[in-house]
Amino acid sequence: MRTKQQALFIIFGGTGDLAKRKLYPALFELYRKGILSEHFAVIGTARRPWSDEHYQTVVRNSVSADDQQQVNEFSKHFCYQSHNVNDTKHYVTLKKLAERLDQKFKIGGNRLFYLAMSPRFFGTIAGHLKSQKIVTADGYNRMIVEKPFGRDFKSANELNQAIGQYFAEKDVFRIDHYLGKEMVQNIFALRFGNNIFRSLWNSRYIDNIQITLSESLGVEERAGYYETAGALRDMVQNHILQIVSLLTMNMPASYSETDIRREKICALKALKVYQPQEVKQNFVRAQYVAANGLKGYRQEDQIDPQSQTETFAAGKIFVENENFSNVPIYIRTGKRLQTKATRIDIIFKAVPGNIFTTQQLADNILTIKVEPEGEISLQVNTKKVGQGYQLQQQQFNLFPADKHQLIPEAYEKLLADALVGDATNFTHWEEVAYSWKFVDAVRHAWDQQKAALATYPCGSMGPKQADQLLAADGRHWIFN
Ligand SMILES: NC(=O)C1=CN([C@@H]2O[C@H](COP(=O)(O)OP(=O)(O)OC[C@H]3O[C@@H](n4cnc5c(N)ncnc54)[C@H](OP(=O)(O)O)[C@@H]3O)[C@@H](O)[C@H]2O)C=CC1
Ligand SMILES: O=C1O[C@H](COP(=O)(O)O)[C@@H](O)[C@H](O)[C@H]1O
Repeated sequence: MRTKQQALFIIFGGTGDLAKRKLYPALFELYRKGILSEHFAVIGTARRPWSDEHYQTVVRNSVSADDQQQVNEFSKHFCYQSHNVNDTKHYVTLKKLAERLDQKFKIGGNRLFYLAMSPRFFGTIAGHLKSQKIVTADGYNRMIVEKPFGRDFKSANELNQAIGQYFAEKDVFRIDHYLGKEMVQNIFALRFGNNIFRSLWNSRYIDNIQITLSESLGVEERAGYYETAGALRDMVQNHILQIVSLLTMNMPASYSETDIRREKICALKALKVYQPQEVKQNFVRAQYVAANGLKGYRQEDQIDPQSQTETFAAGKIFVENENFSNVPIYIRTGKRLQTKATRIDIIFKAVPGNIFTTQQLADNILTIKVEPEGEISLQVNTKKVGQGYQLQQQQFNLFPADKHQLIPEAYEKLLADALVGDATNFTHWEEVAYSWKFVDAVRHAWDQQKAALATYPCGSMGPKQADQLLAADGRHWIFN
């Protein structure tokens, strides 16, 4: 259990969807657990003219708890400032409010600036925080920034430089909420805490890896953003490539931020960057069309009826490092698919030579289910009980030991990490940079070739082209 923390959070985008759905509930959990207690406060900022009372009601409504008294106490730590991030005058009042709350709650100068709004504002906010001296001299000053971090390498680099003028890399916490998910964090324990997996974790024993991030929801309220992003930028550049880095990085010298980041950067640097012709062979893009009573993407609110934005992307990628250079990693993600599921399947190579000549050996598959329920299982062949010698496939559940264990939300864990200055589960600039370089090559080829946009019906598992990607290699998706 972590110790009590003292901090003033200043949330830019305090009236937004992310703040209400994720940040306030996460802060409440930290309060409930005593990590935040008397010495913390939150200033929510956005343009709309809310009062403190109204803001506190919004905060209370966004958390669910049995103990209403505790929720009321929690909400008293929240104040609101109507603030346009482009208006220098507003930072003057923000500074005064921050100082007042710092004294009232005896916070000691620690500040966490959470940028939960469009990245185009990040540079101007960072500059004003410095020039208006909202950063303190007597505590830490950390900036947490949301995705998307740019829309290609060039814009991400510009953004990084804009922030970097005012905040050192060690104080910039780039959120990828998948890194806060319990089962994604479990990859480390599996790989580096068990010699049986550690020693098999290479191209000699692993045949292929499959990563699926499927969503049943459509574009929802985010048309403006999604039309300019698409599945490749929205999910592959960040969440999927982060998972790839955790699966393929070399063993770090220690479980520490510096050593882990170093190895993750190396893995992402080793991604095979495709030539345009290779993109055509190895990537599929598609868009959902009406089916099962659901609208197609082009019929959704605020979406261009001719939109070419992909809501699904699948690909075969390679990490060209010592252990993985020949292991295909199949990835796919999409909206309006059959089900919400995030899972990783590691398929091991067949036993060389089958002594059970009349029976086929099933593949050994290690499956990590990240969502909806965290689970790790291993598929093995065992003997059927009884006379003769018949084989059967069996699933061994390695996790969870306790089905009722409460798993903390990703944002709760990441905020707790940021409070203690632990950036292990945040992305370093170089990770972002190498990921964009890989994604830019795919995007560039798609744009150059006016790549075909396949379609898939809502409620399916994606276009047939994504199945063909594996079929061409004599494989199939384990998760269907
Ligand atoms: N929502 C989600 O599930 C996820 C969101 N993200 C990222 O988090 C960030 C926020 O997303 P989300 O909450 O959904 O977005 P919203 O559009 O819901 O919120 C944007 C916020 O920015 C404020 N805002 C806009 N312009 C200004 C301005 N000039 N000055 C001050 N405040 C302003 C808005 O309030 P007002 O209009 O009152 O000014 C609002 O609070 C984005 O970068 C998004 O990509 C990342 C992962 C998931
Ligand atoms: O970052 C994003 O993630 C969500 C999916 O997150 P999850 O935790 O629910 O799996 C996705 O819907 C959104 O488009 C994307 O921006």
